[in-house]
Amino acid sequence: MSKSTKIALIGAGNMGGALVAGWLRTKRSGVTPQDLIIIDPAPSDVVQALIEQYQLRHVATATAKLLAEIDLAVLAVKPQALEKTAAELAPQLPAQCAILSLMAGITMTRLTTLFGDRPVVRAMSNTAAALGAGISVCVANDAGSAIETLATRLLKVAGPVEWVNDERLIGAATAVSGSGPAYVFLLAEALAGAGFAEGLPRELADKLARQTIIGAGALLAGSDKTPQELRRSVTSPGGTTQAAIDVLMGGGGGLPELVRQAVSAAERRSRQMGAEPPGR
Ligand SMILES: NC(=O)C1=CN([C@@H]2O[C@H](COP(=O)(O)OP(=O)(O)OC[C@H]3O[C@@H](n4cnc5c(N)ncnc54)[C@H](OP(=O)(O)O)[C@@H]3O)[C@@H](O)[C@H]2O)C=CC1
Ligand SMILES: O=C(O)[C@@H]1CCC=N1
Repeated sequence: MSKSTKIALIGAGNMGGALVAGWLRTKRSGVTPQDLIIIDPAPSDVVQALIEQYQLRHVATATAKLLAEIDLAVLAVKPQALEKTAAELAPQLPAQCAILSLMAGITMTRLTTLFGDRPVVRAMSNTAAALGAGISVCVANDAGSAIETLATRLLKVAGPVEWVNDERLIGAATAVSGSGPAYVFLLAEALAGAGFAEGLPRELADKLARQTIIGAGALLAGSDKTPQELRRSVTSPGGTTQAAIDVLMGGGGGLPELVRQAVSAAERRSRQMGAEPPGR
């Protein structure tokens, strides 16, 4: 496909909005405002602002006339909205139109059942995509290999892009990096709460927790050391960190075991979502 690929974004919320913002911000995405159609009855505030800033075409529901020129439909609705979205969209999508699905759990088989045999790429990103600090893991069906270069270019604005051959790994990636930011935000909440419980003023506890996670992220980003090495560099023998780590690593496997179980639950849920009948 050429640089002037016409793209319809179906669902302009957190995830769709993060990608569109990146496309319009970054020239190397190859996406111009004229290439884009936003399809969503109620786009997020971020996308609404982009629609106004770039004079993007926007409709609540797709029409056959509008979709006739589309080369790529980017699916970014919630899995629960998929059946309704497919009923509106599938009969009108041109035969040559490819699909890039950002949806968790929804398998290639389900996508081709709903939308017909066509090139499909499934990608799992995360909301840090909005800052170009996400990461995407992708898989293509046989026909989808024709749009791998295009998908990589579009997703690269969101952060690194990895490809796998085994679709089942998308569920594992969803559980690690798709949902992962929420685990880190929970840690920030818990750290702030613990600081408050130790007597810090609420605002200072929140600030310390937030900046600590930002700083730790910056160290991960800027260092060649492994997370384990970085942790050890904070942990003086017999010191305060060691006392805390003993608690976090203790009792029944501690935090690593809890994270293992959490990621396993997310992966399992992703498989259930793929198997669920419409509307669940
Ligand atoms: N949020 C995240 O961290 C991540 C999300 N994902 C995946 O991205 C997808 C979207 O998630 P997220 O962005 O959080 O969801 P949002 O609810 O923020 O965005 C979805 C948007 O789609 C709109 N919508 C619903 N039905 C239709 C329709 N028939 N046609 C067009 N638009 C429609 C919604 O409108 P309304 O609100 O009015 O229903 C909403 O604006 C999901 O499938 C999720 O699995 C993947 C990785 C990370
Ligand atoms: O919670 C979810 O289902 C989506 C997929 C990954 C992050 N959010």
